[in-house]
Amino acid sequence: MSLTTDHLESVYEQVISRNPGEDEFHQAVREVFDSLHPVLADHPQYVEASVLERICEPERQITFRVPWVDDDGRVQINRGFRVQFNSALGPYKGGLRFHPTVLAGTVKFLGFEQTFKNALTGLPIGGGKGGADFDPKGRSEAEIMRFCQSFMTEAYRHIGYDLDIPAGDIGVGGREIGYLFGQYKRIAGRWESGVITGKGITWGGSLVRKEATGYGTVYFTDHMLRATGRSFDGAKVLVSGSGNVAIYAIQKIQELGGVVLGASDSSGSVYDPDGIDLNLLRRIKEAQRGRISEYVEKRDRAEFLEGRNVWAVAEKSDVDIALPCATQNELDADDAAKLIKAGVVAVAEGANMPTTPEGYRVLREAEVLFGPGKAANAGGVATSALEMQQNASRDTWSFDYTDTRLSEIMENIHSACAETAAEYGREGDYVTGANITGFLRVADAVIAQGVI
Ligand SMILES: NC(=O)C1=CN([C@@H]2O[C@H](COP(=O)(O)OP(=O)(O)OC[C@H]3O[C@@H](n4cnc5c(N)ncnc54)[C@H](O)[C@@H]3O)[C@@H](O)[C@H]2O)C=CC1
Ligand SMILES: O=C(O)CCC(=O)C(=O)O
Repeated sequence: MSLTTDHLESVYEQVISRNPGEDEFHQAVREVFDSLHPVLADHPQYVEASVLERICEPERQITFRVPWVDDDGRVQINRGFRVQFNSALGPYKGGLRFHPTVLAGTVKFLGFEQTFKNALTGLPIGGGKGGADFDPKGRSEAEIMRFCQSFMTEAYRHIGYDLDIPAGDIGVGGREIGYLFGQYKRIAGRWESGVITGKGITWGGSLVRKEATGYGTVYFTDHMLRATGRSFDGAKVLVSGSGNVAIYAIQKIQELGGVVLGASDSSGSVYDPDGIDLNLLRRIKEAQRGRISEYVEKRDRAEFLEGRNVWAVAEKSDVDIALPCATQNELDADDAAKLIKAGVVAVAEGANMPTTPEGYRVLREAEVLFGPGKAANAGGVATSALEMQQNASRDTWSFDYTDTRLSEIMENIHSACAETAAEYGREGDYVTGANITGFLRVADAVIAQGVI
């Protein structure tokens, strides 16, 4: 083994022993390390300055009790988290996830990914992430509000517009951001709009933030397609999920002439050979917070695939493009094989780490274009940073101006990843390009700021 490989493996072993049982965090670190061999071989200063060790250890991890009273008057206790991973490039920035599966390791993997994603945006934001093991499903409005207020009552003391700026993620959308911001304002006793992003448009939010992750993923994918002489026009597309990222990815794909044949939620998937009716899907998922099975009741030829993920649609139809936009590890080797058999040419991750390492290997071997989440879904956090810019200048930008900024940022991320990949002899390998570009930006700032 070379010295570089020895170093990467020994730091990786350290990550595993220091963070036992946190498999998703190990997976996220492994994926970045697998790209770094040539960089460390060329630049021994990163090894000498222990940069790998430093970027794998969060600067601060906060775990706290979230007590609240349910509608039956019973006391409920959840666990809240905020991981302030890396502030080399700016204040910690990243979403909050409310989902029953959230553990310390979940938030840690997301914070690690966020650090490099935020670096790729080229904007001055460090990496952080948070959340709670709270299940919003089946909870009343009043319960959601009480939970958010209790969460913020502790989170309040750890965040700030120059310190750490949360936003949404799974289970945290506009409604929850409203309750969280309201409680922050009440405790602080002042209006500090830059403390959280994803706010409502009339109270400090940015146009396009709601659409940004989905739109950005499609902009990134469109650049990958165009680089190989393809486009969305007429393409058959599968999108997993039916939440914030999925809905606006579908909207943009349809605007670009693509036909979305399937979407999903945690209960199953729908296959609509006539193309997803987005108004209907939004009515069910956004307005009524219903289950995706209701979709097929209103569409003649649509089928509900109970308990199956959306990649099962590839058993019924050709597929050109797949965008996993739901959750981590939702596209494995079998799913990848199914997509390849159906003719897939591009996969881009709207979600964070939705492809398993084996799934990625199968896609790579078949030379499927692959946009990793930290590049492809960076449009959400980038537009959060644009929201912070508007808050700082007490300004509001138009939809078109903000969307143009988003689209330029996604174009820059695409070209930075493509150029870095080519520079390291890996043309078209966006995983290597994203990991190396993000790493170099963070690593140089870490070294410049000394041992802190
Ligand atoms: N909201 C944002 O701005 C950003 C979100 N992301 C990532 O995108 C993904 C989706 O997030 P959002 O759309 O914001 O959340 P959301 O809460 O609006 O929607 C999540 C969707 O995923 C589905 N889902 C969750 N677990 C599932 C499972 N096990 N199987 C099938 N479907 C499942 C849900 O039913 C829902 O449709 C997450 O990985 C998140 O970390 C990434 C960048 C920014
Ligand atoms: O907008 C943000 O600050 C964070 C978005 C997010 O959580 C993500 O990029 O995964």
